[in-house]
Amino acid sequence: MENSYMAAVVALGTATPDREVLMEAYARNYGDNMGLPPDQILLAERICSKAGIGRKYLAIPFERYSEESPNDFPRLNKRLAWYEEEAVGLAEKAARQAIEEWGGLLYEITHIIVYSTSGALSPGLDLRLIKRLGLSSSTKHFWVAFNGCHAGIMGLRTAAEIARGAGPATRVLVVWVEINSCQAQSSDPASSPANNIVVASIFGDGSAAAIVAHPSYSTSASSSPPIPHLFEVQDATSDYIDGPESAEAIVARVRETGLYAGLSKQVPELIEAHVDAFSSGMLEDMQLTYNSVNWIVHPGGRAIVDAVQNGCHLQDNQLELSRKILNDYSNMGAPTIIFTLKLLHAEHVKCRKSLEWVFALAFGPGISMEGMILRLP
Ligand SMILES: CC(C)(COP(=O)(O)OP(=O)(O)OC[C@H]1O[C@@H](n2cnc3c(N)ncnc32)[C@H](O)[C@@H]1OP(=O)(O)O)[C@@H](O)C(=O)NCCC(=O)NCCSC(=O)/C=C/c1ccc(O)cc1
Repeated sequence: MENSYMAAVVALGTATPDREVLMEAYARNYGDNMGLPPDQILLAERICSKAGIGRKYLAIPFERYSEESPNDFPRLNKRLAWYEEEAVGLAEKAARQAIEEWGGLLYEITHIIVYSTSGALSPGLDLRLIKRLGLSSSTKHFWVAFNGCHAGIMGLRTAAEIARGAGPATRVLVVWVEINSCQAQSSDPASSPANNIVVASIFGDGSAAAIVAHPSYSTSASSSPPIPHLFEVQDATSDYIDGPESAEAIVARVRETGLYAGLSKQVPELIEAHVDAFSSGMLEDMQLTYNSVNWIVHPGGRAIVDAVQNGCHLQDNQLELSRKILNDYSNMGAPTIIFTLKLLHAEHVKCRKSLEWVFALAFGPGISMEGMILRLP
C-alpha cells in the first residue's frame, strides 16, 4: 500500500565551531574590538541582556576584526575568504554526523542540497562536499545560496518533494551552514548602529544536516540495514506576510563592506499579527490543534519566539525547546530549526512524550513563512 506521507527524515546531524563564547562579556568584547563608542556599548549590553541567549559558537572571533588595520576594516573579499576557510569544514562535520547516524552506504546518496546565506562561492559547497565526503561523482547536486532563516524548513520540504517524486531509492542529503561571524558590522554608513548591534548580538554559527528518503525507505530493497525513521514529513506549506512594511523588514544584501543583514523593529509585531492564521490553517487541514502538536519554532530571536507565543496564545512549555536552542546556540540562521528538531527527537527517545505530531515553523526575508507538519513514528 502507498504511504500517505511525503517522505521520511532518517538522520539528523549538527555541528558548531569549537569556540564557545559566553554572553556575559559579549557586548563589551564586540564593542571594544569593533571600536564602538561607549553609548553603543551600553546599547549592546542592553540588547544582549534581553536576547535570551546564554552562549554561542563563533568561527571568527571579534579579535580577528581588530587585527585588521583601521583603514582596511574587513571588506567583502576578506569576509568571503573567512567564510571559505570555515564553512566547508563545519558543513562536513554536520554531514558526517548525519551519515554516521543513518548507517547507510555513501553511494546510496542520490542528491545533495546545500543552503547557506552568509557567504557565496562557486564551485559551491555542494560539489566541495561531494568530494570531501566521498559521495558518487554522479550525485545530483544543488547549491542554494542567500535565502535566510526559513531555509531550514524550505530545505526539508524540497528534499521531501524530491524523495517523494524520484522514487524509493532516493536518499537526499540536505546540509545547512552559516558562518554569521564573518558578517559583523560597525562601520557601514548605510546601516544604523542599532541594527548592527542587534545582528551581532543574536546571530551565531552552526551547521546541520538531514537525510531524507522516500516513504517506503524501511521496506525498500536497500543493501543498508533499515533504520527507524526519525520523522515522517506529512505536509508542508509556504506563504509570506504581504504588505509594504514586511517586504523590507528582513533583508540581506551584499555590499562592499560584506553581507548586510537588516532587521526592522517591526518584525516581531508583524509575525505576531500573522502567525495565528498561517498556523491554524495548516493544522486544521490535518485535523490537528495547537495543543495536539509539539511546537518547533525557528528561534530567530527572543522577540520572535515571544511573538509566536503571543500570536497563537501558547503556554510557556510549548516553546521551551526553541528557547533552549536559542539559549544554548543563539540564532544560527537556517540550521537552528534542525537543532531544535534533533533536540525534540532526543527528548522523545528519552521520555516518549505523549504527542506524536510536530508543527515546525520558520521565518525569513519576505517575510517568508515556512510550515511543516511531521510525525514521530
Ligand atoms: C533581543 C532583542 C534584539 C531586544 O529585545 P526586546 O525585548 O525587543 O528589547 P527592547 O524593546 O527593550 O529593545 C532593546 C533595544 O534594542 C533596540 N532594538 C530592538 N530591535 C531592534 C531592531 N530590529 N533594530 C534596531 N534596534 C532594535 C530597541 O530600540 C531598544 O533600544 P533602546 O530603547 O535604546 O534601549 C529582540 O528585539 C529580538 O529578539 N529581536 C530580533 C528579532 C528578529 O528580527 N529576528 C530575526 C528573524 S528572521 C531570521 O531569523 C533571519 C534572518 C536573516 C536575515 C538576513 C541574513 O543575512 C540572515 C538571516
